Amino acid sequence: MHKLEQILPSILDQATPSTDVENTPLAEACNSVVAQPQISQINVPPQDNSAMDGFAFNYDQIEENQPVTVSQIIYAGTSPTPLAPNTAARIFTGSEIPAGANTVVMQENCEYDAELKQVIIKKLPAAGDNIRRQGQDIAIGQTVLPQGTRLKPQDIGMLASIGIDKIPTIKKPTVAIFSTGDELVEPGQALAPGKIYNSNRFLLATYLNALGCNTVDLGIAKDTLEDTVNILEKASQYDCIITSGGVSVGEADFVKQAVEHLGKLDVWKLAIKPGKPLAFGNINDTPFFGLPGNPVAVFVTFLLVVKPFLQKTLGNNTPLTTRKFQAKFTVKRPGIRQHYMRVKINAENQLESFPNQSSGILSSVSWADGLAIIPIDTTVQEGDWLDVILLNDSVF
Ligand SMILES: Nc1nc2c(c(=O)[nH]1)N[C@H]1C(S)=C(S)[C@@H](COP(=O)(O)OP(=O)(O)OC[C@H]3O[C@@H](n4cnc5c(N)ncnc54)[C@H](O)[C@@H]3O)O[C@H]1N2
Ligand code: MOO
Repeated sequence: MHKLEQILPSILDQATPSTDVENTPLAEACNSVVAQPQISQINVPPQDNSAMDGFAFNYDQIEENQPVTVSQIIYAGTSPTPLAPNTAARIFTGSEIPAGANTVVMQENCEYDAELKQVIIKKLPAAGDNIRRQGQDIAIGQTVLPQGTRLKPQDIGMLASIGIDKIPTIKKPTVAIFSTGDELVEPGQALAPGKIYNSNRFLLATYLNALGCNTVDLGIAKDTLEDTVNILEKASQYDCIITSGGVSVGEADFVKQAVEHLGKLDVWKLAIKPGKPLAFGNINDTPFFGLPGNPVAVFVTFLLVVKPFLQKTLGNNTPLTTRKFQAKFTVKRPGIRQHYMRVKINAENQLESFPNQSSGILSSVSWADGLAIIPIDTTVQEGDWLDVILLNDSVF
């Protein structure tokens, strides 16, 4: 069995960063990876504008509790004329500040007579208050996103704010996935005796989509060498192959054999729990990951091995987020594999472990805030500090 930290670098060495760039419409770019640094051509906001509904005036010319003429009304989206001396302008949130004004007072602190076109400021703000300065969000020439950023919804909004409608992104790799196992049926179908629903397919496809990959789903391979070889051969025309199940030692586990028949198997068995029988190799230079069938093993091996591989291909090397927390549980028996325990962080910031840590219990990862790492040959006492991979930060 290979230790993860010893074998991972040689697996990642086989990931080639892609240089294929495509121009993606902004609305479709979420989760894609930015291929060039994004530099703003404009200031945001483009001009000084008001942060309040109220009145704009020159602080040196106006006094509290004195009537002042309102010389113009400035609606958002219009361009004001310079402010006449010793007057105020009626102004709204987002309206441009006229030349000659340097402060805005909110209307709640004023008495306004619209007919007389007069305002009395009952309470002066500080000089310069309530003005959002030109470029205070983003300045011309500023790099708003470095190359390699995987776009989040907030990045998409920010790019729109600087007028970008298409963005150069790394062409999404197309990953072929298929499941193995005669016991599998698809959600929506009746569950006959002996069958289970195919959860790995959905787990993998959703994960790949969130990472910025396209997925081709080749369905379910029958538990025969012939069918497994046929589907693997089809899968090898894509950029990467991921299978689930059939990599252990049972008589119906044909995936390794099929890969060895068509290509090369470089790695089999990692000292991790769950995920021990993970296989890695290639078919016609297409990288192949054979994930174990147990759904939690799929989740964990994807997170630890497949995700960094695909991120390297995409030029987006975001490391997992880990933090230390104190255990509120014990582990009495030291393990021969590094254990990734499903844990929740409680109100006291301590780790509670899911009662059933078996790798078939998919509800444990849905429940968990993180994976606590228990190294090989290690026991845990209550209060021990453990490294935890935070799932909410690390997965998406
Ligand atoms: N004698 C041994 N048996 C097993 C060993 C071992 O070392 N010696 N390793 C165990 C470990 S650890 C794992 S993990 C599993 C992995 O086995 P496979 O990769 O061959 O997976 P399968 O046998 O096909 O399935 C395992 C389990 O997962 C369920 N499964 C499979 N595919 C799906 C799917 N798409 N959706 C939902 N569930 C799925 C399947 O029904 C099995 O229950 O092997 C152990 N055995
Ligand atoms: O890797 Mo297996 O998932 O340890 O059960």
